[in-house]
Amino acid sequence: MQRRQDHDGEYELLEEIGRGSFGSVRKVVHLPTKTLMVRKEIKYGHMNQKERQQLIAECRILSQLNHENIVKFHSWDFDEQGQVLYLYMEYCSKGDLQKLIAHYKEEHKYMPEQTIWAILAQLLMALYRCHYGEDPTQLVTIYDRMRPPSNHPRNVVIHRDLKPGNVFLTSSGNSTSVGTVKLGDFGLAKALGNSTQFATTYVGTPYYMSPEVLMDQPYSPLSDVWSLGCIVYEMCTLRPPFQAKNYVELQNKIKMGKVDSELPDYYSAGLASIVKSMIRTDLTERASIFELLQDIQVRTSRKALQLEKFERNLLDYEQELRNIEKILEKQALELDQQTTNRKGIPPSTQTYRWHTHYK
Ligand SMILES: Nc1ncnc2c1ncn2[C@@H]1O[C@H](COP(=O)(O)OP(=O)(O)OP(=O)(O)O)[C@@H](O)[C@H]1O
Repeated sequence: MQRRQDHDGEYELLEEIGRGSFGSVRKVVHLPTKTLMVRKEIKYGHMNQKERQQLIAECRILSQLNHENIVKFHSWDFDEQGQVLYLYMEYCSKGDLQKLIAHYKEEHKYMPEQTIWAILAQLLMALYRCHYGEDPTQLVTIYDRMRPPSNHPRNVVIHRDLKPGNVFLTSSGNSTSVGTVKLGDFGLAKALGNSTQFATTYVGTPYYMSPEVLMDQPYSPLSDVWSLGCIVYEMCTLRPPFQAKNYVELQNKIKMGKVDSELPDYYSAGLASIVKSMIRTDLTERASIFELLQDIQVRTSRKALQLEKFERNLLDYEQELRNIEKILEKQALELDQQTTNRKGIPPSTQTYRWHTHYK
C-alpha cells in the first residue's frame, strides 16, 4: 500500500485525531527522526497580508518556546495552492484535560486533590515562563523564597485561550501521579484573533474568558490567570464556573464574577482559597502567576514533581546500566568462545568452562 506523505515527503500522514476551530488535526511521523507528531492545519485563504504576517511572526515566537510543560512547536509549512498553513508539534498521547474531566464526571467521582495541585503547579510553571520570559527558581526545600521576576521581561507571551481542551496529558499516570502536563495552542489565539476566519469560525462558548476581555479591554497576563482559575474550578466541580442559557446571560455572570456554586467540601480550604484568588473581577486583586507560585501547596506539589522526575531519571539510569551489563556479558561470552576455539578445546569442555566462569 502506498504511504501518504506531505508534499516534501518529510512527514508520513497518519489518521485524523480531531477537528478544531481552525481545521483538522492529524498524527504524522517525521520521517528523518521517526518521531510521532501532530499536524494542525489552518486555512489562511481569508486572511489579509497583515494577518498572515502576524501569524508567521507568532509561529517564530512559538518555535522558540522550549519548556517541559509546553507542547513543543516543531515547524510550519505552507501549501500555497490550497492556502493552508500546517503546524507541526509534539504529540501528547494521553488526550487532554477536557477528556479527563469528562471521565470523572461519567464515573461520578471527584478528581483527587493531589492530581489537581500537580496539574496546577505544572500549568503555573508553563505560564511563568511565558509571562516573565524565564523559569521560576528551582526549589531546594518547600520553604525557599523565590527570586522575584525581572521587571522588564523579554518575549512575554500571553496564552489568551486557556481551557481544559488546551491542557494535554502525556502519560496515564497512576493513583498518585498525573505525569507530565503540557499547555498547547500558545499564542495562536493572538495570531488568529483579529482575522476574519477566526471571528467567523471560532464557535466555542467563552466559558473561560475574563470579564475585562469580554468588555473589550486588552488581554494581559492576568486574563490568563482568570482562565486558569476557571480550569481549576472545573477540575473540582466537573463543570465550568459560569454557565447560562444564552451568551448574554453568560457574559453578565462573568462580569459579576459570581461562580455558580462553592467548591465541594471534599476539597481543602487551601484549594478553595487559591481558586478565589484567581477568579477575581478586580484586576488589582487578582493574583499573578508569581504570587500563585508562592502558595505552600503549590510549592509542595512542585517539590513532589521534582522528586518524581528524579526517581524517573534514576529508574532510566538503572535500566541503562542493566542494558550495558547485558551487552558486556554477551561480549565476554563471545570473546571467551573465540579464545577457546583458537586453543582447539573440544565443544563439550567449552560449555563446561562458560558455566563455571559465568555462574
Ligand atoms: N499536540 C497534540 N497532541 C495530541 N492531541 C492533540 C494535540 N493537539 C490537539 N490534539 C487533539 O486534536 C483535537 C482537536 O484539537 P484542537 O486544539 O485543534 O481543537 P479544540 O481544542 O478541540 O478546539 P479549538 O480549535 O476551538 O481550540 C482534540 O481532540 C485535541 O485533544
